[in-house]
Amino acid sequence: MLPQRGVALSSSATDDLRSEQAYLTTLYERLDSLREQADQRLKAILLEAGGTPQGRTQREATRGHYAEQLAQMNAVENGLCFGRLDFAEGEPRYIGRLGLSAAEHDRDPLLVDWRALAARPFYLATAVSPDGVTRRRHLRTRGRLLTGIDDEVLDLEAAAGTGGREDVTGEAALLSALTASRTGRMRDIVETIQAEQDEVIRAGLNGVMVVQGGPGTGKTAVALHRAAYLLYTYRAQLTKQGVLILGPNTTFLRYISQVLPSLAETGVLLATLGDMFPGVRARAAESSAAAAVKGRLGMLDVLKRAVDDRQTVPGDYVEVDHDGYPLRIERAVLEDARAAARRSGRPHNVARQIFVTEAIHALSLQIAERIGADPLGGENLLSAADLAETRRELREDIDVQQALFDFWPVLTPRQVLRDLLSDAGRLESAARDLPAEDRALLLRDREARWTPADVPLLDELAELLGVDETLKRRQAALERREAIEYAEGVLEIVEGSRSLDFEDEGLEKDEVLSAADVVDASAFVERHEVIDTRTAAERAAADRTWVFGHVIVDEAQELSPMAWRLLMRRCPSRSMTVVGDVAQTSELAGTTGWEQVFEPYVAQRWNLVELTVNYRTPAEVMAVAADVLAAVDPALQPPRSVRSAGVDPWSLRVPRAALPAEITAAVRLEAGEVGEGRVGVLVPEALEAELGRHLVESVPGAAVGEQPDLLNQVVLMTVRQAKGLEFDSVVVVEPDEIIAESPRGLSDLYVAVTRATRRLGVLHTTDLPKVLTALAA
Ligand SMILES: Nc1ncnc2c1ncn2[C@@H]1O[C@H](COP(=O)(O)OP(=O)(O)OP(=O)(O)O)[C@@H](O)[C@H]1O
Repeated sequence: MLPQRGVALSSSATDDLRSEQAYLTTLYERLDSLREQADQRLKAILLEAGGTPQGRTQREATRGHYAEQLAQMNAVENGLCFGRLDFAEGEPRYIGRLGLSAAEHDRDPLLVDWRALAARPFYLATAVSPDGVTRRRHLRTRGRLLTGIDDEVLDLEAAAGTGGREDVTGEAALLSALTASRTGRMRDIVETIQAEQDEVIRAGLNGVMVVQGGPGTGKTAVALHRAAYLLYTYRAQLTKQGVLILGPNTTFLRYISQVLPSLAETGVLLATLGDMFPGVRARAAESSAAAAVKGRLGMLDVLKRAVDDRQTVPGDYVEVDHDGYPLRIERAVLEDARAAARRSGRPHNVARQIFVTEAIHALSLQIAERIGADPLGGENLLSAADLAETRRELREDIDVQQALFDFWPVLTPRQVLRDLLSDAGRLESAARDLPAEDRALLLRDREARWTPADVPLLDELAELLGVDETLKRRQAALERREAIEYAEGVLEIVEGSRSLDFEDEGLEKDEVLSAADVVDASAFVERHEVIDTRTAAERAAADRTWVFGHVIVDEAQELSPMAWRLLMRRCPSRSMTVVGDVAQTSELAGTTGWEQVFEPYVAQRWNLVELTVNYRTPAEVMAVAADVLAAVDPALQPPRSVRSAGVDPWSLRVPRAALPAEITAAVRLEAGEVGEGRVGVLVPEALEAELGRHLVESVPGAAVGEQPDLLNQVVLMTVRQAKGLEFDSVVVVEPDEIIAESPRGLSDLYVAVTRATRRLGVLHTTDLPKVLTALAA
């Protein structure tokens, strides 16, 4: 039996706790029973086998459905239900991470999914505009146990008396979430989403929405919750097309990767720019200056020329052996063929067909001239059929094929880019319009590994090169022929072993139908074709031309114009959520204004929303950050901190030789102060290796390196790596050097000091930079 809903407002706290616990228990019982059902169905499906291809596809879809349901139910085990709304009229409403009903099509749910419209007042109702809500209750739980209740009475008079803040909802629950120790993994915020964040999360699917907000305003959190909301609301469309979430680096992706499953979502591809060209994992580092050159739109011409430069002609002619005679392929013939192919405007590998056809045509006329010329000066003696035969022979001649291939080869993006960037001569030609110093920045070793900034170039080249469909079809036909040959082999083996079996059993072979009687090899292949069981996200990851239903970009200020071109190709519908902060841009290729990013793609048709409250960084730390921001750009306003920590940031000047030891001492002190929490040491890139080595030796378990494990209590990293992350305590080392290291060094320092959720310290060996002098006071 369900416990009675709607506890009277006047009932005692203990009664409330008891009655809410009973309700929670019922919810968990319902969850268990649904989980059991899904588990049984899944097991039954896994036991089924065989059937038609359609039947198997259907079965696969059902299996996927139950598996996803189970994953979702498992993900909400903790914090299944976290809130309740009481209304002036009608039944109270419980809000949770998942929707639950007592029976399948029950219209009156036991638990309302936080993403449903009915849950919205939980995030929006205030004493000033209560929307019928009389009370918002936050339920605090540990596992299945209720540990506490926070009530907000939405009554103007009552609110005036409590001294609560009117700009936040669920203040007690919010403050408890914000002051909790960090764990190295981001947590969801479904219990305490604030009104300005809710507007962004629930905005419609269409169009480009840019969410600009200072550090700690919840941009990442909002972006992830928006993904969950969109998948819930536009389920059919988005699970088919997938949602892409692009983040700045893999450490960051690991940091946010747990948030979505706990929001009970699949069908989302989390990727960095370096993952966006299938088959390439571009992770190598390069200078910000080199990445900036690659990120500019000027590279479009460079790449186009690099492809054009591969379409060559000989100095005068080349000679090949054809049919026992020397055949001259003249420069003029190839120039004409090249001009015709280029005129077609098709991508290089596609236009190659035109080049080959034109060249073969000209060569066949040349041969006709030689062997069909009428000695009496009349018309050429070769018929049209003879000419066609000559063309066929030319086409099939390996030497002719090779010569034409040399002048117009089939190319891959990787080949063109690798050749271009590792060959000064090719660069000199293709990048002749770039300044010599930019060309010098591009030139690198042939064996160099791919960098993230290479990826948009590879993608652009894939567009310029295209795929020759006839080659692709030929490849597919070849694969199918191989499969049929294999199937014939299988059927032959079945047939062979059958005769042996029958001989053993004394039966006539013709009396019993064999596999080969009922199915031929091609039908066999069809039946056994592999069914694609991958999710949209998995298929999208493997397909460069995949078009996403929605694209979410985090730390979007860092993307270059070339990277935006890639993303826009993946999202022709321009259904995008872009979150970032132009004051935090550290990449030279990045942007400091959103207009310049979107104007070329959607003109004025993009929406700017600003988040203004900083949930991460306490007021004391933000006061320091405000000075840095003013130096970045006096016109920029820092976000308002929602709380203060009661601890002032500190700074300490130490001798250079003592710096590693002082870092260790500071880390020990800070680790003691934050208890369970995390300590982040942010250092200049030039010192990372040295200081990292020392820290690992002196503080066991400290994480350093290219992809440090954020679950460790102490992590040392560069500011670039710390983008989007946060730590209970942050120690910034050598701020002067951080500023000097990059042309956007002040923005880097702003990022560094705003990573702290509780405490900030600065260690320096020279005078504090002017922007931090307030610290010394
Ligand atoms: N409504 C909320 N309830 C609870 N916690 C919140 C809320 N909004 C934000 N936070 C917390 O504030 C912190 C900062 O959020 P987030 O990392 O999303 O900010 P950001 O704007 O992306 O910051 P940055 O630009 O510095 O990367 C996170 O710990 C997040 O969980």
